[in-house]
Amino acid sequence: MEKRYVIGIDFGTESGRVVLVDADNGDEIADHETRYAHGVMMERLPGSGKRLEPDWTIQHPGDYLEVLRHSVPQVLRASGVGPGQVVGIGVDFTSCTMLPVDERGTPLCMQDAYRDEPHAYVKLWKHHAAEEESARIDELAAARGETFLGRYGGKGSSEWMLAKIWQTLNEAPHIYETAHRFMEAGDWIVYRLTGNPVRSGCSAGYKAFWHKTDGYPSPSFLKTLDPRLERLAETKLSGEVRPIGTKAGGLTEEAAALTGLLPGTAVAVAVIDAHAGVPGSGAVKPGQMVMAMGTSLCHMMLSDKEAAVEGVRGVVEDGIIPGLYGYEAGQPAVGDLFGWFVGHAVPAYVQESSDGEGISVHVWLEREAARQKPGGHGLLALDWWNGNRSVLAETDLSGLVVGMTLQTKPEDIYRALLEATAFGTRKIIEAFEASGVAMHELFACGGLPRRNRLLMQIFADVTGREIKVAASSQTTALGAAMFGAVAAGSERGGCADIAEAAVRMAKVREETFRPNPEHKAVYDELYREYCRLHDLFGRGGFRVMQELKRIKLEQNG
Ligand SMILES: Nc1ncnc2c1ncn2[C@@H]1O[C@H](COP(=O)(O)OP(=O)(O)O)[C@@H](O)[C@H]1O
Ligand SMILES: O=C(CO)[C@@H](O)[C@@H](O)COP(=O)(O)O
Repeated sequence: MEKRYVIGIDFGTESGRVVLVDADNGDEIADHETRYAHGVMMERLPGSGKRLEPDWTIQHPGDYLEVLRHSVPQVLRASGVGPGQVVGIGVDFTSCTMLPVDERGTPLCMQDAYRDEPHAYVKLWKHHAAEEESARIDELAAARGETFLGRYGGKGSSEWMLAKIWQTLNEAPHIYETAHRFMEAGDWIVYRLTGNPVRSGCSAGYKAFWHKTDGYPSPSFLKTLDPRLERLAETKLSGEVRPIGTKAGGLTEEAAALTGLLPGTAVAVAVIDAHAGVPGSGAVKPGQMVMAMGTSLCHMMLSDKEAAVEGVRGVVEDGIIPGLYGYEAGQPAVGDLFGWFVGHAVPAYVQESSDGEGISVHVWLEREAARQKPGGHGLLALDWWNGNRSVLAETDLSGLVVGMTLQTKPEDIYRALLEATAFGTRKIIEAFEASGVAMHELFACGGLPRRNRLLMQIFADVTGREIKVAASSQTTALGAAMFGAVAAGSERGGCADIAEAAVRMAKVREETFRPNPEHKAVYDELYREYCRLHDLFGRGGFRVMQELKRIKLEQNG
């Protein structure tokens, strides 16, 4: 039989990556990346240059279509694989990354009348300007004893669908009215590919308070929140919510022409990027946790039981792997935090030295920091440069480094930042264990495990766990491709289910990161201090970070 292939399309924060995978064994035959031309916009609208308010983060949906237009044909060309050999396509996307569209699915920001309207654009997952709306949703849900809140550690997020939609309604009611639907960008891509406005049970479950038997929050809750929202679920959130691991439809003629694939090719229901990394790493059993380590860090935990875990960002039955409860927790700045330090806080001599050696500043700092012993720099940091997602769930928290002196060097701070992210992860693992959700096996995937060995060793030392690293450098795209194989089905050369796909297609590297007991002992001491700082600044005793933000907003008003 002719060989069969599947395609995974991974829409990350800065770029989209397409990988062409052998459906028999998961070998990655070709990949291609298209960077988003408009990138991540935090200050101005494209075109007019209109200023965005603080905490805004938007994208242009046209950039996503460019990924389909360039990267899909490119992997076919590079591999020599014929379009008829591609049996399935899977899409993963950052989430909640959402946009308003009209009745034909055209984004409002791509229409002349709305090009100058910030609310017509894609609100990226890290758009944090709906904080007030989010706080009010939490307050009302708690006051009414809404059961949905319990599945999200008692707190929603300004990153999520309802807060973002309500912000649109409050600040731009005409955009809200004009929008036929608000869609997750991953669902919108699947809609573009298949013509079906099918929603993913994964993103609806984790980011829109949707539950497989209860659906979205009730009209009565929404009406009390704001009478204008009463019919939100049946109107602007309409579209069947389907479980991941199912087929959303076949490629339309138009999408086939755009991508160079054949009409009718099976397209899977979209999946959140971090979640795609779970089967992509081979994790499909209870007790396995996968850390998707990139710009942010998402912790996905599989379990056969449902428990209330402090600060967990969601527990969804069938949300990651059908048949299991999938928990998500996370840290919203990890690679972004190291990237911030490299981009904004290193002196010229570091840049010159790394340029002189022909290596990146990250690699230079990692090498220098790796020469130190744990605790050797005398520093301790809180990793909240983009707020805290778990366990405190508060976006107004900010970063902190304690212990700096006139002797402190850039590599000391860099190492302290790496360590802070590892302490944040230990807090999350301990929250799971405190709720009886035990973790037996820890995997890592994403860009960082390949880029920074010191970071991975510190994670092993701080958590005291062995870390297995996914063999693929495109684990999320591979995971998406696996969902594409399941959508195709075994009779077409794909897979019967995601567990079979993981066994057949996922691999981990032979080398693992094991904890060094001496390092672990020092990190236990530092972690004790981290917890003290964490609670002091994060649990309400000392609200200096929130006050600083308030004053900043007033002054920049
Ligand atoms: N050597 C490095 N060490 C630590 N962080 C790095 C290094 N190189 C790049 N980064 C950070 O990694 C992040 C990109 O991670 P990656 O997994 O490739 O992307 P994404 O999260 O968008 O999928 C960026 O935030 C960047 O600052
Ligand atoms: O929030 C989630 C997953 O729930 C991610 O999509 C978001 O953190 C973006 O992740 P990356 O940019 O892939 O690090």
